Amino acid sequence: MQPGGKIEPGELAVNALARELDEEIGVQIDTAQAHFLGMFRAPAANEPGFEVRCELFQISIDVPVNAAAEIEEAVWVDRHSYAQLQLAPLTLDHVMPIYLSLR
Ligand SMILES: Nc1nc2c([nH]c(=O)n2[C@@H]2O[C@H](COP(=O)(O)OP(=O)(O)OP(=O)(O)O)[C@@H](O)[C@H]2O)c(=O)[nH]1
Repeated sequence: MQPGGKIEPGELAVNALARELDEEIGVQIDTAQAHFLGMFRAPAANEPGFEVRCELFQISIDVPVNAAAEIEEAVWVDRHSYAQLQLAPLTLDHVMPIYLSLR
């Protein structure tokens, strides 16, 4: 699944993105560079019976990613490796098709 998390009351989605990227993978972004891709929903991974609704953004970075906070591991996924991974429904059904169409 993608780094991210719940939007706090009164917070803009793009600011929640910046906060979560910093907390979870130690990456600081310029929110002006985040490209909004749309709103999506899918069955929540690890929470049977619940749905995740997300605002999805695309960013480009050239800095190292370090799993932090409650994140156990961070890996880069590409068009060749994703089929071998166990991916959350949101990633498989929405994020990967967008990613594959961008390249
Ligand atoms: N962040 C994130 N959560 C996802 C993705 N796909 C997916 O099903 N989820 C599910 O969405 C639900 C909420 O995710 P979350 O990141 O807000 O969870 P959390 O409560 O730990 O977030 P927090 O960082 O706001 O405290 C969880 O059931 C999580 O498994 C994804 O790509 N990214």
